[in-house]
Amino acid sequence: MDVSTLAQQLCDVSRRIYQRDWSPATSSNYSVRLDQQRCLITTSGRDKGQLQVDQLMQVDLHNQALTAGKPSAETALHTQLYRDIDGIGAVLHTHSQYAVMLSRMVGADELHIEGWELQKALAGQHTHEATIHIPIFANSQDIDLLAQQVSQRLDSQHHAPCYLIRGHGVYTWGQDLDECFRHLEALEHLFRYEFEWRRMARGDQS
Ligand SMILES: CSC[C@@H](O)[C@@H](O)C(=O)COP(=O)(O)O
Ligand SMILES: [Zn+2]
Repeated sequence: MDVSTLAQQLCDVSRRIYQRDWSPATSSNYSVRLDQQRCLITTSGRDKGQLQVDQLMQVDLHNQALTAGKPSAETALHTQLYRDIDGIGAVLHTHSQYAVMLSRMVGADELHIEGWELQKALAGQHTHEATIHIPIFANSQDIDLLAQQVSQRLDSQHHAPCYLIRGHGVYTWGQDLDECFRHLEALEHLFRYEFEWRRMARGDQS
């Protein structure tokens, strides 16, 4: 697919995500892989409800700008995933309310999800009986360090195609933009189920 078609698709997905209220107040960043060396990524500080193709730019997978613009402050979290995981074609990061709240509700450094049929919307999942392991990282303004931590942890264990950053949001990826959006949508629902379920289990009705 050519760059301009991919750029338009990314802007269309951005609007869908914004309309769901998962990317408020210029938060979030999105990218698609162009080839083994390059990706197309959102420039920093954009209103994701009105994203335009000229608000995207190309970077190489070592974070060097290839076209004009100020890349997302979290570019290194995208390029790390493209470098480390062959075959992924898109990365979406959002600040949805349930991702953010659940990440602070869980004290452990991993969220375990099981028993939900919608888990099967995640690539490679075939039964609600499986346990999905989702790493949770401490938030940091040192994005290079965070990218290193993600790389080490995703390398050492088999995980779902996503992770949470505590109090910050979710990163998810897929083989293409459609699969990545499906993951994001499923995760949003799974996070909501888990948040409400855990709150009810604690007897906290407030
Ligand atoms: C507006 S607060 C969110 C940002 O600090 C950041 O976490 C984010 O997701 C967007 O950063 P950006 O540089 O626009 O890609
Ligand atoms: Zn963010």
